[in-house]
Amino acid sequence: APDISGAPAPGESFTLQSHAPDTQVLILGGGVAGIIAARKLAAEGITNFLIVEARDELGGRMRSATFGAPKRQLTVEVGANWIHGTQEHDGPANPMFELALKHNIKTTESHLHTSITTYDANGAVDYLDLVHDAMDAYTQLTIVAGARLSENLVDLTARAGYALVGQKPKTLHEMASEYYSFDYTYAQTPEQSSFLASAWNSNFTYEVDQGGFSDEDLLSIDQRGIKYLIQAEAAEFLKQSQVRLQATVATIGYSDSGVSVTLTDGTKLTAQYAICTFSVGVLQNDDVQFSPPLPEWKVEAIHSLTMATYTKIFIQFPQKFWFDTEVALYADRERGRYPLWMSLDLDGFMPGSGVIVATVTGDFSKRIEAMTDARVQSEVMGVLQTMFPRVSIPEPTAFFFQRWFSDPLYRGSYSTWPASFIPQHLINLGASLGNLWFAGEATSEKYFGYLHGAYFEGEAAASQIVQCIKDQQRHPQPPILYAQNTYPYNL
Ligand SMILES: Cc1cc2nc3c(=O)[nH]c(=O)nc-3n(C[C@H](O)[C@H](O)[C@H](O)COP(=O)(O)OP(=O)(O)OC[C@H]3O[C@@H](n4cnc5c(N)ncnc54)[C@H](O)[C@@H]3O)c2cc1C
Repeated sequence: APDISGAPAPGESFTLQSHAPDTQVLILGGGVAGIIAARKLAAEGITNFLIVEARDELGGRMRSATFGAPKRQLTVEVGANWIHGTQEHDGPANPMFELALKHNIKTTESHLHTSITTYDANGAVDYLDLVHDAMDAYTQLTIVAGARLSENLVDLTARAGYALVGQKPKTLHEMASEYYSFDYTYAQTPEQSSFLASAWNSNFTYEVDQGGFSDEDLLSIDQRGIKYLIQAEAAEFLKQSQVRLQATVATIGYSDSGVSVTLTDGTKLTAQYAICTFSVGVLQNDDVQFSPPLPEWKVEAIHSLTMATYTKIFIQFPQKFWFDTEVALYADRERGRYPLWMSLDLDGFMPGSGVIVATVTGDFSKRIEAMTDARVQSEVMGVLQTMFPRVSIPEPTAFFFQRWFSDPLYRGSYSTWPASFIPQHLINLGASLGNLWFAGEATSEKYFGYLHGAYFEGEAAASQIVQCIKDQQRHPQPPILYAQNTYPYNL
């Protein structure tokens, strides 16, 4: 039996003892990465694993809620809702698309970039030409970024990238249009985001000639919730004894011979290997204590990435009084103030639901999470009244938004790269510490932020552990102890 420690007290160094571990592999977190890691282990005949999940169900950031007034309730997605990129002909398929087909998830084609109405402080006003210009500018951004990548030029902020392609939004309409083509995806401003990574992230998902799946977006309208897709997949191979729900990890001890975990109720679990799939936001906030403390290269990597927040505000009215397109863009005087409105009360979506969804992102999300629901509702109603000056807007019959940033199990919605996050950081973010692996959407180079990123990373971490178990030796890529610039600054 391998040497495995008992769980160390916080801050204490990890001591090894000689007794058999409780489990061969502990999978920390039951989101997409954790479930797909478990599926890979099971497929390779390794069944002595345990998924440890704090919530009372599997799915993680695939999360639905029952929303609406009594008798008008429906299932809405407070987390992931779209499958971004599906499959073109017999090209590579997005694995989440394949799971959606396999488990008969009800989806509808989403035309976010073509079905738009535009508004500003004077109500409806047509600046669709600027919206299209902003989309073209984003395409230019990705082309120039691709050229920079092949020439090995340094990363910049996406703001600098926009300047290089001659795009400098100045008017409120131009800024709202830019928000739509950039912040709405990355949940951060161009100033806060990497030029290069923002470009390749989108290309690897959508651009078929870059190995992407397709430019199609599917929106789940399944009343079992989009999470059904991953829960049904789990039900095919997972035994009850392989999952522990409502179990919150407090400490993780690691060494070259094993991993030990304590739960908040004091339970100790030991394993030969473990995969930590907690969000990078959780790791940044010290919601879990590591023993020994994380080495500097790991701390640097974790804190160099951004956990961005994307917030959907659900509002239900007695009946629809708004636009007939899929989304509306609102140009406030303050960039990012309730800019995006999505209608669910639409043919092929959830007709008759009376539901409209406002989206805010980044720092604005953090701002509203610190406010009361009543205060946010009052601001949202104010914006709606500005958009529809001639409508006597009734009181909402339901109002809800999920506070992802304040939630100690997530601390945000998904990761995005700032310009100072360099490739060495990514290697270090995913690098294992002794027998403890790290996986999740954030460790994905090509698909960070996406469901399919979490899928591929969970599968890859489990594959590496399978190799270790079968070969009785370690294979993972070692960390880079000191991340360096390509060329030193010449100060
Ligand atoms: C609002 C929002 C909208 C999104 N929209 C989309 C979209 O439309 N399309 C798309 O592709 N992606 C979208 N995403 C991103 C997508 O949801 C994620 O990339 C993906 O679900 C991440 O999976 P994961 O397994 O890496 O992490 P998670 O799903 O976060 O899994 C980690 C698990 O660990 C658990 N956990 C955390 N801390 C502890 C602890 N201490 N002890 C025990 N368990 C713990 C959590 O409860 C969670 O279940 C969205 C995310 C959000 C929040």
